Amino acid sequence: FEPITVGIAIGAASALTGYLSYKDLYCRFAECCRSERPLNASALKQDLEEKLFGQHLATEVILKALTGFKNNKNPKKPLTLSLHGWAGTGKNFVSQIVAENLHPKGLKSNFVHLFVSTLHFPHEQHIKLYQDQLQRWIRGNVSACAGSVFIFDEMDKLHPGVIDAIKPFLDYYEQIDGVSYRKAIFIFLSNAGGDLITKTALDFWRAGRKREDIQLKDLEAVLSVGVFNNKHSGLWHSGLIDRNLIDYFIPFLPLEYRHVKMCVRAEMKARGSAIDEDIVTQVAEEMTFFPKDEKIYSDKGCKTVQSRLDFY
Ligand SMILES: Nc1ncnc2c1ncn2[C@@H]1O[C@H](COP(=O)(O)OP(=O)(O)OP(=O)(O)O)[C@@H](O)[C@H]1O
Repeated sequence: FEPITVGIAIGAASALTGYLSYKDLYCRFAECCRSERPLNASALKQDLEEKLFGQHLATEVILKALTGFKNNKNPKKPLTLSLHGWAGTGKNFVSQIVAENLHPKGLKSNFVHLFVSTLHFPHEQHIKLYQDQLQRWIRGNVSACAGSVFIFDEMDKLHPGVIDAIKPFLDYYEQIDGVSYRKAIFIFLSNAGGDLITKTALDFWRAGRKREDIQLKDLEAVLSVGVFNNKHSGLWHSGLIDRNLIDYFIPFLPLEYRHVKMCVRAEMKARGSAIDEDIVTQVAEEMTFFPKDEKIYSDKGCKTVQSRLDFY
């Protein structure tokens, strides 16, 4: 090698390392988007397995969906997940885990956006305004960070007109007005289909079969009748389903007494207190369970565990 070439190579390398370390340093203090950063699939798996109780199907599908999407350098459309299930079964909780694994600041990240239908889009007469605002918001944020995450809670209460406003972004377009939405992630949460998921879980229980033996295919047919063909479920009206814009339907099973106990223990641990099994039992027993005769599933899932624990 001649000295000049080597010199240029070293110069280029140091300039590059200088740039990289400057960027690293910058990102240590300010939040950087880093859409290209690979997903740490084992960290996500560990988070889901350790923190999310009683949801073997959701754990499996979410892991598969996210690793597949993030490993794909050239996705043809944004990833759209639709989470269904009874109240307090972990839909918001899982969205938070997913958000944290994509952007370390989780729900506090500038690249993660949570919308709650009854809070952000409450008035039917303002639909036009919501549509414009939402489209501008999504466009602005995806332009700033291709890997932005948008979470829509209470999807079953969202006016179909508002869903219509996001529909173009979920489709297979390469670009819309110069912006590509293909690396973004949309997560929809709803209670639609919760009763049918519960019914399937109950049928398994009554037949003496294990909850963990419930497979996705056992629920797909049920969900397709209950959610896809149910004209009151919001999702149907929106045409999101007929146009195949939802990549994964993710069922959340109703939580049992033992899962509620696990939630109490997790909450005690999070508060830094020692785990007192007497209190765990007392809190779990204060919850109400259904159906009336068998009393298997908590009607609020783990939702009120935190506030109940405050009494002890
Ligand atoms: N499966 C679960 N595993 C561990 N913790 C859970 C689970 N489900 C619920 N929790 C706990 O209960 C809290 C409330 O649950 P979450 O908000 O996720 O319910 P949800 O399914 O979104 O309910 P809703 O449909 O009413 O919005 C969570 O913050 C979490 O602490």
